[in-house]
Amino acid sequence: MIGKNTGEEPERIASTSSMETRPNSIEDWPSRAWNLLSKLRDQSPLVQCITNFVSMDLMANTLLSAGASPAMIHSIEEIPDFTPHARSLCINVGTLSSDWLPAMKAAVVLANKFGKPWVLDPVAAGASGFRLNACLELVGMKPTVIRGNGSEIIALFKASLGASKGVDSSHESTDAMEAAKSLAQASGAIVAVSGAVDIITDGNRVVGAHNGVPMMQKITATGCAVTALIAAFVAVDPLHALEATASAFSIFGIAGELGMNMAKGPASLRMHLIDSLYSLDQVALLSHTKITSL
Ligand SMILES: Nc1ncnc2c1ncn2[C@@H]1O[C@H](COP(=O)(O)OP(=O)(O)OP(=O)(O)O)[C@@H](O)[C@H]1O
Ligand SMILES: Cc1ncsc1CCO
Ligand SMILES: [Mg+2]
Repeated sequence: MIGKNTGEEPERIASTSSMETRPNSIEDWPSRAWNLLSKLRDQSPLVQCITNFVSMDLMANTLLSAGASPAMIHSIEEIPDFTPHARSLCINVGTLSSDWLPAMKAAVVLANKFGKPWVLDPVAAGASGFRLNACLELVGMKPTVIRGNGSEIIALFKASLGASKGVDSSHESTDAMEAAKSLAQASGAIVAVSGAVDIITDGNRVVGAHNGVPMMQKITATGCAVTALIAAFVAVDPLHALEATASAFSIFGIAGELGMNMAKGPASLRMHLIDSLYSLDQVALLSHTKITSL
């Protein structure tokens, strides 16, 4: 059952509520991840997503199965009324066109004005000058988190068109480690690079999330979906964006691992990943979470 305390837990301090496990230290990642997921399920934060046409379905279903409330609202006319009510904002440039960019910026201005965290997914940042410039402008508007694949983070760091194939990465996440640290220092954002090991940095500290399965790369928009999940996690813990980001990655990866046990290929993994995220319980989460300092 969702959010239910279902079994044995590792050593912990007596908690303030029956749902809550309190981390013994900053390094008690499994307890931290469980607390955040429980909070997300309790609060069901409204997450506004201005995202690409490919990702809308998987992103909304990922947010719903995790316990958040997604709204794919992107019309510039609606942003003044709607954005102030969202708990966080997810901006994704995957199918960017010139008429969408003003809506993205207007939503970001309002998120910043009302102190809401927002997350940028710079899809294929190095694919064209228009896209790169748009991403760089958005980076300059102070995102809470930037989440991309290795090639995207390198393109942003170098501010140059890249040798990537398009939306897919031609780099390992670890190739982008130094770029991620520099980008975090320059932008003030938490920078997160997805891959076999997901890397999360504030420019000084670097953390790795080691969950997930390679087949997740064969489902379009899993990266977009985990970016939206990060937006939901920072909505419930905006003051600890690095920890929220690492927890979101790990939990999405665990859902992939559990889903893979039932899947026959990418299409059934997509379904089983969503189901596994929905039913993820404390025992499975605590035993599978793999987050380390790098
Ligand atoms: N080799 C791998 N092993 C385990 N998990 C992986 C691997 N590669 C990617 N993942 C996971 O798959 C998800 C998507 O990451 P990926 O780097 O493919 O994003 P992306 O390129 O932005 O995808 P998209 O643009 O299709 O949304 C992340 O949650 C990541 O942790
Ligand atoms: C395939 C694709 N093309 C533009 S956005 C997108 C979804 C994955 O990023
Ligand atoms: Mg992507």
